[in-house]
Amino acid sequence: MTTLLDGKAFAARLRLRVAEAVTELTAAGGPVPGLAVVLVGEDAASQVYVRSKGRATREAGMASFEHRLPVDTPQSVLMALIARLNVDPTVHGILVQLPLPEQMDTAAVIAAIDPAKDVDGFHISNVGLLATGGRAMVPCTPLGCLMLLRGALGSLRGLDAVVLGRSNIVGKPMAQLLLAEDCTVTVAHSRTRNLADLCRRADILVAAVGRPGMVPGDWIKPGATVIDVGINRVSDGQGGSRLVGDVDFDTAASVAGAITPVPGGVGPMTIACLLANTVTAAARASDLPEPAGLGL
Ligand SMILES: Nc1nc2c(c(=O)[nH]1)N[C@@H](CN(C=O)c1ccc(C(=O)N[C@@H](CCC(=O)O)C(=O)O)cc1)CN2
Ligand SMILES: [Mg+2]
Repeated sequence: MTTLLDGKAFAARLRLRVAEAVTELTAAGGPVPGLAVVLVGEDAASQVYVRSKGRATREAGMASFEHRLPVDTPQSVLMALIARLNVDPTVHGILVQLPLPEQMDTAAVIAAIDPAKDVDGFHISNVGLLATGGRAMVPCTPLGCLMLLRGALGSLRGLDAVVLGRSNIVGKPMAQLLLAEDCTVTVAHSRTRNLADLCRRADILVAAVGRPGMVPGDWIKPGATVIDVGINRVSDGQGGSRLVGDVDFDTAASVAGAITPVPGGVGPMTIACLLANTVTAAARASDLPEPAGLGL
């Protein structure tokens, strides 16, 4: 029997916990957590994500600040906005929606965010803290994947994990998180040899390559836990489109012990973890204890 890892339901529970934590924090004399989301340009998917983030933030009882800038905004204007948000005491989390337009130097923009407000966990200070076991802001998508894995498996100790993909946003931080759980971690990518054989040895397979249906069922060890981070829009063959993951769900579901669907798997966890990170950032900013149940 394969277990479907229902990220949508898990995320709904986490969002309830976030709302409770907001109440606890304010009752303890802390601030109402505030999240500023910056969107540059009009990418259709990014607009949907930014709207969802704003709605979810408000539903959790937090303050949402949305900043929309035109696609041709000079980088200096974005930097000036970030500088203002960095010193705004009502803003505890800052998120710049990615991808940014071409004229922007993404690394420089991320580096301009105060690491304490970097609720995406992309700033090199947080990357370094995560790698060295410090008190990092943990990137939302890998954090959500880890929560789903812990929910499915309990302890991950000693398990063989393969992370497919080496992005700064998902693959690399995912590998760090799994290492910290005492997994034996392999990071595979487009140049990896014998990918199928490698994947077949994995007790945990995290696919984050952005290639629709790339992982077929016969790459999966029977009983393995499969986390599909891919969100790929493909033609539905009838003039419309549908979302699929990096894993070929139909063939994988009969082999895996547990698997996330797309949609409704990792995606909703990303936004729930963003809310959780924002509460954590607000608690840290006011030197109050971090509410339990929001992070690692
Ligand atoms: N600054 C950031 N930019 C981006 C991030 C990020 O974490 N920080 N991640 C992605 C996009 N993303 C959030 O920003 C995101 C993607 C997908 C989902 C989600 O819930 N997906 C649904 C399906 C939604 C649909 O129908 O299109 C699902 O998988 O069920 C949430 C957030 C890139 N940019
Ligand atoms: Mg690659």
